[in-house]
Amino acid sequence: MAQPTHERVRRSIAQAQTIVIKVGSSSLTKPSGHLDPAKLDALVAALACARLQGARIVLVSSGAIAAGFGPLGFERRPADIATQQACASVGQGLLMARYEVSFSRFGIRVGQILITAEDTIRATQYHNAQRTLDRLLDLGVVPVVNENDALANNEIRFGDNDRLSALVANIVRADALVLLTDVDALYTAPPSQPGSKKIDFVPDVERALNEVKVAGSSSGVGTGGMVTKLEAAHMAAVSGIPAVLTCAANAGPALMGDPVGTAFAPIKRRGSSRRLWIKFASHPRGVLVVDTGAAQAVRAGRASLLSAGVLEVRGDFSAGDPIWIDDESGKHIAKGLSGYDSEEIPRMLGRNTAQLRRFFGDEYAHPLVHRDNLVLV
Ligand SMILES: Nc1ncnc2c1ncn2[C@@H]1O[C@H](COP(=O)(O)OP(=O)(O)O)[C@@H](O)[C@H]1O
Ligand SMILES: N[C@@H](CCC(=O)OP(=O)(O)O)C(=O)O
Repeated sequence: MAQPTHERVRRSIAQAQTIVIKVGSSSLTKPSGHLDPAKLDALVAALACARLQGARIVLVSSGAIAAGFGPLGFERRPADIATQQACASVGQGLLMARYEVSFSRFGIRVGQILITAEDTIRATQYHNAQRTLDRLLDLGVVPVVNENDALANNEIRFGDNDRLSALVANIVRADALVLLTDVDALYTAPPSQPGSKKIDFVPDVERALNEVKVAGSSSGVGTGGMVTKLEAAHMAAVSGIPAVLTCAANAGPALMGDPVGTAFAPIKRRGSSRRLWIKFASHPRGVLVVDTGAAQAVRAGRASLLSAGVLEVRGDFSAGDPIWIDDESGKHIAKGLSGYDSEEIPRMLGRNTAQLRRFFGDEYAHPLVHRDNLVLV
């Protein structure tokens, strides 16, 4: 794919039909842990303008924890998971109530979608999420998406919404991803560092990942900082989706394709979001160590991992969990979703498919990791 110019990327954002907009906690809340209605209303006005001009808008909104800790009497964002989840449960309701009122000023309905990382990988949940989002968009509704913080399993939760927004962009086959935060653009280093320079256009986000110095959040209410935003822009780029990163106050100009913030060019054609999740967002729970032949087959691409080529299993995981595939020297070759529970695997090792069927039955005659659930790293 020829690399698009800065101008072309801005134009494709201006012409986007389906747009996913992600807004961070600091752009919606006060440091005291309460919603900031003025900020929220200003954002909604910009989104409503695009919606009323015919765009299909999905809003991925953080802020549940940051809007919930103040009303619950905490002075700062709590650090422990259970209290964060309680804050999210309170804050999410307050957030939606405000979005409902704010969008209704423009006659626009909102619908809440709370999603977990698992919903983006399990086929039935993925299709359910896709069908509901598509239908909401057909009905002119603005879906407001957040991670299901109150119930999310800590082992595999996103934590930030940046990477989730890139997966949602994939699910709704978006034409553009807009990441709104508390800084006006990506800088060559954290803006607090003297000498850091603003970047207007990133033609190749994979190169930028190596060259730009990024840090985590410093706002006290946000989570991922610039690290997860660059990952989201990367995920969008490899899905063929252009992205723009800027501050929430620039939402309107960004949607119109004005040269605000930082634009990221797409670098590939669209891929599957399950594979995207495995590659970028999953946290492996174990390891399968493979022999030289299996390592070669996996590295060559499009091969499933068969038990015949696996030497050892490490860790405690269930079928469907993400795992590393390592070569004998301990180097990670790929990430994948295991087809079996870790405790079932030792007796399968080194056996070919015919042996597995004969000794253990048809349900064991499958790859340990199917090629559709495997990505090279
Ligand atoms: N290279 C960089 N360029 C711009 N911002 C950066 C960079 N590295 C770190 N940051 C920080 O990332 C912060 C935004 O992330 P975060 O606080 O998680 O926002 P949000 O809540 O909107 O997701 C900025 O306030 C900034 O201080
Ligand atoms: N789902 C969480 C997101 C947490 C968070 O801080 O995200 P972000 O502000 O996007 O870095 C919430 O709504 O509080």
